[in-house]
Amino acid sequence: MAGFTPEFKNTDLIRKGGFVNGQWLESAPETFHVTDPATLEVIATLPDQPVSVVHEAIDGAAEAFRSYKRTTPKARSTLLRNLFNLMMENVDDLAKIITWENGKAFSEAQGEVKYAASYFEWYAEEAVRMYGTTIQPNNGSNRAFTVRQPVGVCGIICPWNFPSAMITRKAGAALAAGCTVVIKPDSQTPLSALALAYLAEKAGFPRGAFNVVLSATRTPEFGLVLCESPKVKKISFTGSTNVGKILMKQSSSTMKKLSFELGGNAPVIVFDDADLKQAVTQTILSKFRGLGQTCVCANRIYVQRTVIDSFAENLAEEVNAFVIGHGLDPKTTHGCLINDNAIKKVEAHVKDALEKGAKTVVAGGRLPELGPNFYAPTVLSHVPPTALVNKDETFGPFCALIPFDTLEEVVGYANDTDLGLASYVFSKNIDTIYTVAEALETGMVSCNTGLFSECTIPFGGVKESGFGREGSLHGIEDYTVIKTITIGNLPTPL
Ligand SMILES: NC(=O)c1ccc[n+]([C@@H]2O[C@H](COP(=O)([O-])OP(=O)(O)OC[C@H]3O[C@@H](n4cnc5c(N)ncnc54)[C@H](O)[C@@H]3O)[C@@H](O)[C@H]2O)c1
Ligand SMILES: O=CCCC(=O)O
Repeated sequence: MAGFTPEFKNTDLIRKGGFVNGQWLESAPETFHVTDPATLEVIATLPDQPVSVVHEAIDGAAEAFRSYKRTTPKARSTLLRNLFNLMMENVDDLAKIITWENGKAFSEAQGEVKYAASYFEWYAEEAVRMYGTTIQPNNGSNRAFTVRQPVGVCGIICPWNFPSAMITRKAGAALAAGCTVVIKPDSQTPLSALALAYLAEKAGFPRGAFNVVLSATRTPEFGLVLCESPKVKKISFTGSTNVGKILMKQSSSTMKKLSFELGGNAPVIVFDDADLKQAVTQTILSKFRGLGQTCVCANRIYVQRTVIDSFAENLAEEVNAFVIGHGLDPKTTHGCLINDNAIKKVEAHVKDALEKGAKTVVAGGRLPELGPNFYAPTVLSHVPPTALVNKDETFGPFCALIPFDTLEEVVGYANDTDLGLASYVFSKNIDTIYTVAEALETGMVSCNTGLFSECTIPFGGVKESGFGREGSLHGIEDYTVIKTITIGNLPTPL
């Protein structure tokens, strides 16, 4: 496919180096390429920084923390508000960067920028609401109260699927609480992180408060340094459960506070009393957000046997209307996948389901005429509950429809996994909705809608999908520690 080269209004957003202790570090003995996944054209060459740079960033962040933690909540709120405003002034440029490095359609990328910015706005408002408690201890001559204090320097490790939003919902909470941050973006999508660092500098964050370090070849070493450094007090990670387990082990030597947003395997449950058209449209929104590369994407779609064929037919009609193409092409509704491994995983799940007796509804498959990472969605129906997709997150455009008969049976299927991030239920019967929502072992249950993510709600999982909550009134808590102050031996009350 011919490349689409974006034109930027604000070319300063395109950075050429990491951002460490207030300095843009553009040179390093080694470099790595960032490519447009739609064309494999090189779009940037960045320094593949040595591990010493992570130490520099941590030192800078630790030094900045000494004064930043003493800023007033109001002052931090103003900085976050500035950053929100700057993101909103640059929505289209930031969205072009996301599309260019990640491949998602431009309209989706615009949505991501607004979603990402909303976390800075939200935390500008939450920064001033870090309340403590007052306590009357059992000892009558003591009084106690608690204050929330920032935990310290935070190491933030992010994936490529939301190059901007996965950073902002961590960094927003951290900076609101009074922490400083060292961010390691995925090397496939570092440009969005660097644009955020540029805007954070413009917003007025002090030197050392916001750092971005870069590497394509030394990611595990960067992770190890962040996890083992005694100066880093918290690791916040979004990514796979496997990497989460490595980081958790590595962090044990320093007893770090951790927040982990890990893999999902979201079930969708459609009962026969659902508004079927609504259920189809909303399932599609969930399944094909980021072309299936979202941790809360529908992975297994359980449809009551009585309606599975009409559900499949309606779904096929909507899926066949997708326009797959380069994300920067205005006609495109859905872009490409991040890389060939992502496609191979889709193919493996499709092959397995077909071998186990699934029926083809939309064949889908690779679209080599568009580029190496393009894949048209596959929809299979009557997928057996034994198929791989039931157990393993596809993270791509394979829509697996699995029949069920009873509520008890489907809740059993839904919970038969080590993961527990999001789930979806469609029914017009409030008893059904409530019973199933309570029984599902996931951190988030979305009823009669396929899109629920926003800054106002607590986002996070249970089981091996991780722990900690991002966004909402709870998000900031993860970046603070509670200190109890007791005043003792007070005189007898008057
Ligand atoms: N729960 C959530 O909020 C959420 C959000 C997005 C993605 N995810 C999950 O992430 C996975 C897809 O993303 P991915 O393939 O990029 O995940 P991944 O775990 O391979 O990578 C995530 C990040 O960790 C880095 N990384 C990899 N190995 C590392 C190591 N040893 N030390 C330190 N950093 C390391 C990567 O470079 C990347 O930046 C899926 O499982 C998806 O469900 C979860
Ligand atoms: O991929 C994970 C994050 C998706 C979301 O925030 O809705």
